[in-house]
Amino acid sequence: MTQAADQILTVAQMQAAEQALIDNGETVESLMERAGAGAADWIWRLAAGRPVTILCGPGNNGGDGYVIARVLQERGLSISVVAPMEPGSEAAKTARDTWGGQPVDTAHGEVFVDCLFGTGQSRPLSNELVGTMRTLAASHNLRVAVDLPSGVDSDSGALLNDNLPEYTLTIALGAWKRAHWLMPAMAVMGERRLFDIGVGPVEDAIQLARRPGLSPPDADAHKYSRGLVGIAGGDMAGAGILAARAAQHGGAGYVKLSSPHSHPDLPADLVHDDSGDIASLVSDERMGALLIGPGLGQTDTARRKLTEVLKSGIALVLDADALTLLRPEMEIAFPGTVLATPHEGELDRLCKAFGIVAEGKLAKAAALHESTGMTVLAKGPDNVLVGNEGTRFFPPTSSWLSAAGTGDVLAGLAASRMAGGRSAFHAAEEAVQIHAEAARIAGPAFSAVELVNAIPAAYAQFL
Ligand SMILES: NC(=O)C1=CN([C@@H]2O[C@H](COP(=O)(O)OP(=O)(O)OC[C@H]3O[C@@H](n4cnc5c(N)ncnc54)[C@H](OP(=O)(O)O)[C@@H]3O)[C@@H](O)[C@H]2O)[C@@H](O)CC1
Ligand SMILES: Nc1ncnc2c1ncn2[C@@H]1O[C@H](COP(=O)(O)OP(=O)(O)O)[C@@H](O)[C@H]1O
Ligand SMILES: [K+]
Repeated sequence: MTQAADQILTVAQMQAAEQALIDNGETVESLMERAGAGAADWIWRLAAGRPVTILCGPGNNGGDGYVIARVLQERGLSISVVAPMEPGSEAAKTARDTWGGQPVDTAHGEVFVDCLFGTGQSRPLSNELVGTMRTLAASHNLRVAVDLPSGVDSDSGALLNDNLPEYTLTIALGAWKRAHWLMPAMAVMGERRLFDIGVGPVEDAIQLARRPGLSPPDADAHKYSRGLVGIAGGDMAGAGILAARAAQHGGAGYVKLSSPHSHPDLPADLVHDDSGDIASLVSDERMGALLIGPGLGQTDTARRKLTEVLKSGIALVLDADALTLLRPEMEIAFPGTVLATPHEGELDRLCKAFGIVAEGKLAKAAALHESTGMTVLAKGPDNVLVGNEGTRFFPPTSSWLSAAGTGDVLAGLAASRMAGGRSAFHAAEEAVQIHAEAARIAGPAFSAVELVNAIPAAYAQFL
């Protein structure tokens, strides 16, 4: 069921949703009034009595700016409006006339409000407009983008200009847009808030991931009922151990690491099969999910292991080397129960191997899902999850995750959730958020081992 508050719309979907409201008796003016007043409330709180400068563009985003100017002025704030372009739309003209003030050439204040362009941004800004924005942004301590920062492409999250300002707060109007959750735009938005103007649920909209609701093991749980995870390791022991550790903390009752190496740091509570015999791992009927890739290597033996695992019919997480080795001719028994977790480079390699030509992370992940039937989690600073259940975006997480081994931790977590009975899609949805919470708890400059150690505390946040 689509949740209106969590839906993420394209410009076309947003326009259709606004049209549906208008067909139901609203007008562009009444929607603008509601949107502008809602944004003004947030800006009022942020400004706390300090002067506000509003940059208004020619379209309805500029119209929102004139509504904000009027509402805040009526509440007694000192407001300056900078308007390098005349209002073009009827609603924006009405909003400016109702405000009734005189724009100024430039202003210094405490809060800068960007109402230059929103979803109607159709091309890069002129150098002159970028200069105006930068000057205003630099002379105000707090910066608010209304709906979207100007210069951002709403559907792709691309920045259409260099040297755009960074914001303290971005207030999405009516619904989230894709750019609110996609890099590089996501990184300049600061805090994000959504103001509801009555937009209803839109069919097939991308959703923001739901906060996981985890539970403790059932009263009569035993180690197998909680889930048995197998990790098919290979040449590099460390990555497999990290993933196995994460799987132990991710809810599974039993984790078995199959790798032909012993390692001085092998935990005593991890079951280790040093024969590395893949046939015995996949023949274990209690196996709830199997992870292959971290530390696997790219040798012929690794390829043979992958081929066997793909045929096993066990729910799988494919990461790292397994993604590099995967080829269209390899038979996957049940692609619907397979989760692939590529980072950007692995996603590109997979697309090449599967003959996919697509632009951008979302299109690549969607095409890979379509072509293989696997659920695809395209990782990075922004995470995009595509599966039979739909598409999910995620809130930004700690940039300290950019450390070697954190992907192995995520893969182990996802396998653990799958062994516990989640679908590939929901396992990934939960794993990304447990991982993000562990990163928050681990604080700055953590290593992958410290991230693993923070998982139980992260898990507790969702109980
Ligand atoms: N519709 C509704 O019911 C509601 C909408 N709401 C608000 O409206 C916003 C969308 O409004 P919008 O569609 O008018 O687009 P907006 O972003 O203001 O810009 C369009 C104008 O900019 C121009 N332009 C574009 N790029 C340019 C460039 N680089 N350099 C120069 N010019 C450029 C473009 O010109 P054109 O491309 O036609 O030449 C056009 O004139 C939305 O984000 C939300 O804030 C809310 O009030 C709630 C109700
Ligand atoms: N700048 C960043 N901000 C937030 N998360 C990041 C960032 N860079 C990487 N990550 C996350 O860290 C993990 C890195 O995974 P991956 O690249 O596979 O690393 P490795 O193979 O070394 O384990 C992924 O979960 C990814 O989403
Ligand atoms: K804006």
